[in-house]
Amino acid sequence: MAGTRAPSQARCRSEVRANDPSLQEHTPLMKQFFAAKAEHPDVLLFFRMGDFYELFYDDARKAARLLDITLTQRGNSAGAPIPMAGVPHHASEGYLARLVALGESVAICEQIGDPAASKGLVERKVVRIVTPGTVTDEALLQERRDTLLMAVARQRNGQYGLAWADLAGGRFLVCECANEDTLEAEIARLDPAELLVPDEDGWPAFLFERGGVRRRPPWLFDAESGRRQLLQFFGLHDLTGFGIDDRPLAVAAAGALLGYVEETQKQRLPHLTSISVESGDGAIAMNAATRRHLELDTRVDGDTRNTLLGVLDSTITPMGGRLLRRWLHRPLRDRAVLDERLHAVDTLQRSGADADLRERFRALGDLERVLTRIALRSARPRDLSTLRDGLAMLPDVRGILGALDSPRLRTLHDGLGEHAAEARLLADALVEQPPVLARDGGVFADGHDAELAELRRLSTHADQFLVDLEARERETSGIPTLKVGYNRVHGYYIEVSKAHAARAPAHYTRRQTLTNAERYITEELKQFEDKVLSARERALARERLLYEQLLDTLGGRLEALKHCAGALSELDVLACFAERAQALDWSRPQLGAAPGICIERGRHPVVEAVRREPFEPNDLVLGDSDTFNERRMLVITGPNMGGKSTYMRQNALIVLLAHIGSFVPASRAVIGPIDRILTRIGAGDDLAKGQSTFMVEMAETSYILHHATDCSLVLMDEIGRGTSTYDGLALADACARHLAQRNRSYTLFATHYFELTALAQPGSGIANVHLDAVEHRDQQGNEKLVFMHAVKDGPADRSFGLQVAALAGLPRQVVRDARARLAELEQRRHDSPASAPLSAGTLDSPQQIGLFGPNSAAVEALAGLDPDELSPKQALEALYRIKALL
Ligand SMILES: Nc1ncnc2c1ncn2[C@@H]1O[C@H](COP(=O)(O)OP(=O)(O)OP(=O)(O)O)[C@@H](O)[C@H]1O
Repeated sequence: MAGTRAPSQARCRSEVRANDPSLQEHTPLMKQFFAAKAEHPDVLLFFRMGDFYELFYDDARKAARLLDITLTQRGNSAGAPIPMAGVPHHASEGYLARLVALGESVAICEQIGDPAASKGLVERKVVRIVTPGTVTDEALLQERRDTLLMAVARQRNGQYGLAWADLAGGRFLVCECANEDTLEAEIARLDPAELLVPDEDGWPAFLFERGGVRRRPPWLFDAESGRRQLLQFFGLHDLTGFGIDDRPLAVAAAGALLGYVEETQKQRLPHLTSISVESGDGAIAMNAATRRHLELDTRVDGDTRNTLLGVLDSTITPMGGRLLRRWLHRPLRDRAVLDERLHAVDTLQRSGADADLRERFRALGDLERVLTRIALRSARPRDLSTLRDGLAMLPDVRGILGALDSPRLRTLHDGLGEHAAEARLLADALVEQPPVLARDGGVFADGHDAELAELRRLSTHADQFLVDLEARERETSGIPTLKVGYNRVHGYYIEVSKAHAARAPAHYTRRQTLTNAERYITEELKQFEDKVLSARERALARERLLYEQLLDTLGGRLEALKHCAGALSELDVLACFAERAQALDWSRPQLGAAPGICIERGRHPVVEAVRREPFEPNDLVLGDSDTFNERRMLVITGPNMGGKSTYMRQNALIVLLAHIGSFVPASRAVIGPIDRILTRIGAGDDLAKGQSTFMVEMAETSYILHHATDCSLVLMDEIGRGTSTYDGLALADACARHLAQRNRSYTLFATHYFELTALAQPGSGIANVHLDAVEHRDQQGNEKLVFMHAVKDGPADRSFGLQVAALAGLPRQVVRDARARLAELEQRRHDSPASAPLSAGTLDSPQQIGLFGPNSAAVEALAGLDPDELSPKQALEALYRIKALL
């Protein structure tokens, strides 16, 4: 799309040149098209012609392909047929939605002049450009997901400034990223629909792996002009109030973003009233891999069902749903905020007020986006009735909150405001069920405006007036066949048959003579005609004016109404948390000041939700002090399918849920300060990136080793599996040691390398836990494997690899052969332990002699030394010798 520099236009122009270098030979209409296209070369041009938007040349070919519409030809211009495709104006929204979803942008070129009034060609102008990141129309947006436009500025020292806007929600934010890793994590978190970058070389590859990148001239990302642009946009003298004065990179990105918004929207954006700074320190950091592995809102296979958000989101309103998604992707570190949220959820749940609120919210709708459309003056009548119904419900919501004792709920109560005047205005103004479009009238209630009522009375009572007039004229003229009629050319008339024409009163003026009748007009009928014929148009015009006035009035209260919508969104999320806690039997976590994590009877929220059988709860204790058993790393062993991954992830999800202010699936959870959640789970080849499974595994591991701190929660699932056994084991061992001794993170380390269980030495901070399975024969004599799913102290003693393979349906013969081979390997190891080759099958026993066993040459050499006998030089030489043996 955009980022790839306009091949479409390049071809379109060359096509013109090939056909007619002078351009002068084109028809006037096509000249008009080329002029508009020249200004918008990078995007599809919807060129309004009557009831259609037409596309020409390469735009037509592309649209025909993307939208599956017919590619036709439109006469000739400059001696060649013009390829053309079109979409009906009234159905254009659906086509635009599809194009935008495909990452395309569309310039809308409208007829500006009145085709009836203009002589020759009607004037046309591009009125706005619809782009994936700037859409605000309801039909082009996803209900429960923010649509973000983002701009990135950078400095030579590797720092980045980020600005992003949610135009449909009226949010504008910035942050700065110290390095490329943070930039990648932020882009993964925010997932913008459109990303503006300076058109330069040297951008990290991950930027272009996602769609929606648009290159812009580098000079647009200048801090000083960005500053000027922001000052002008917000009508300010300095930016101190926004806290971005000393953040030139963020300002540069914000300026570039604003420039693009103004260029594409071509209108004022009064709903963007401020910029907020989001600081990285305020949130628990999660990189792109962690978000993917934890399947927060999308599964690794791209499915959005059976994810944490899927289980958690019972919000009623779309704006609540969007806020929850935002919270989930940005767990907070500020415990004061989290405690307030948890207290609010507790209060709602205990009092049962969550159900009352949720009942009210069913009538609420998407106030946040409605307010944006009011600000942009694109609100439809139903938007206004949504606002009316929402405001009408406020007293109830305030009443429910007023009775509750919770600091956050009190703040939200105050944030709601009353808005009684607006509520009354809308209740008086609108009919109960307004029409879809304002254009057709019928939006305003009868009692709202006297002039409108009179105009409506005129048009609706016209029929009766005519019936009365006819009767009256028949009587006074004595002509029984006289009738009153109407036609489009002559308007209203009194028709008298030829036979009675002589008796027509003198004040009748002849209008038209037919074969059998004469048609007349009278002064009274003429006046009526003037009044009635225009009454409908005037009523419509009056409604348009009233509509504009209503939007003006509401536009003036936008800030307070936005606050109200924000408070309602948050209440929706908190009530959702309360409902989920009740429905799923979750409990309130304690966010302690002491380092450590203690979870009792924790469950995996998604696995529990999808499993028919009961979920086996498990505990977790990690931390330095006695309370936490002085352990920072658990080496988790156990059979395939035993539940190792589930256990690791459930603990990460519980920690994450606690940090968005939700209750958690555990009977008790005490969680000390956490700065990051980092995961290395499973692996798939990233063929798109040209990376093998092992390369991805190592890249992710490397990220963790570089970033994990003693406040980080780290999940490592079967690291080293992607390479040969010795290499894998050696790497897994070294990483585990590094994490335990250097990073000192809270680490869950699942492995099939039993050698690693030897790491759990007293004082090492490392402990073993395992999951188990038991074999038994069922009544038919078939062997069965039952997974216990309970996490127990100590290392596992078997892996059950072959049994799990049999369960998975591996051909019996293969399983039999594998068993025979395993027996052979075990026999060989038994006969000659030191030389036994290390293989996956022989790694089953914790007692086996491994790579780091006591027989290693290095240990032997070490054992032969007497440190008291060595000079410092000899000691150093010995150290070099031993190191060479490793
Ligand atoms: N605590 C539990 N209670 C009930 N069922 C569980 C539990 N833990 C896991 N399971 C079930 O067992 C299945 C396998 O779990 P999981 O993938 O965590 O095993 P694993 O030990 O990581 O396996 P592998 O080593 O093959 O990757 C899960 O899909 C889930 O259905």
